[in-house]
Amino acid sequence: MTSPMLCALPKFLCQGQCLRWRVAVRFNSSAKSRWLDRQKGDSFTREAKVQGLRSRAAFKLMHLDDKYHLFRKGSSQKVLDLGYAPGAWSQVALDRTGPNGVILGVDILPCAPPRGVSAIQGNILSKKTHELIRLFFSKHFQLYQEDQLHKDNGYFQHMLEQELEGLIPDGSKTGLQIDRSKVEKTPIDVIVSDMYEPWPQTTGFWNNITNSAYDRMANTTGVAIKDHYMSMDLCDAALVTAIDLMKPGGSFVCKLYTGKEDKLLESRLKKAFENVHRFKPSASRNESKELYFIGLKKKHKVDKLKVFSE
Ligand SMILES: C[S@@+](CC[C@H](N)C(=O)[O-])C[C@H]1O[C@@H](n2cnc3c(N)ncnc32)[C@H](O)[C@@H]1O
Repeated sequence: MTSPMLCALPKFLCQGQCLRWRVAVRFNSSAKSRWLDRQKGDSFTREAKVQGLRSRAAFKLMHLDDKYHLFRKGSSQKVLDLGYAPGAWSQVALDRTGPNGVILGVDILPCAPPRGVSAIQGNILSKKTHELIRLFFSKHFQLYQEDQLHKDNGYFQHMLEQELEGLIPDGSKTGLQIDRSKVEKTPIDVIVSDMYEPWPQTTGFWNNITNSAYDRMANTTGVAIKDHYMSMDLCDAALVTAIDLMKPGGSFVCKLYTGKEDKLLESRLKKAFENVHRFKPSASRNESKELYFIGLKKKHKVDKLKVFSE
């Protein structure tokens, strides 16, 4: 492990900006070692290892599915896993819809998805990400392949969000040949969102970029009110995705750190789904404020403005 002694400057001069100091601080943090100790003694963590699952979070989705029957084995359900990295929920979705299910993970951090799962690195708050999800499920392009769309447009990476809005209908701006009538507006059957803090990257990964996503993310702070409001934003983003991209009748799960606005989220969900439930799976630690909201049977006509106006 890098030692603070390697830094040429005293800490008060480099003001903690020096990478070496930051490395030392990150890896020596007592919070991290507490996290590692807790993981070692945890039966779900051990079981996840035995079953080849990427994290203990898998058991939370299993419990949710056992209770609310989100997935149908052998169906061709299209499942969107928001905040999929490192990929345990996607593994469960794949297993429980297999062999015909189609699973797409979206995460703001780069991460190789589990075998059989496709993935997009993107921010769910961006319209570009929504459009890519829609195109993927409409089979308009294959991720990871050298398709024409990618060659010509780099998956829209160079475009502004406003440009994207005008892009799809006629393709005139860029010459994109997308037949809008073949793009399903609401292709998805199930959306699950476990979005919040990135998983602690302990092995096989070295994040050595100046503008580190990890530092900019909504990491759990331990300050309940902050975690609550930040997770509320991500739940709203997941709900907007469900309203815009999910089939009527579809199912939805999102994680919230509980607090003052639980009821507000619940009332929004009730405007979009026939049945709404709260559930804390047994794999969710007692001391954690996390709670899952489940929306079943998406309503036929959902007016986004009405959902978000009180
Ligand atoms: C707790 S982890 C998810 C664990 C995952 N369910 C599993 O089973 O492996 C939360 C993830 O949400 C992602 N995330 C947070 N904000 C996001 C955003 N705005 N768009 C996409 N992903 C986001 C983080 O990068 C992180 O990987």
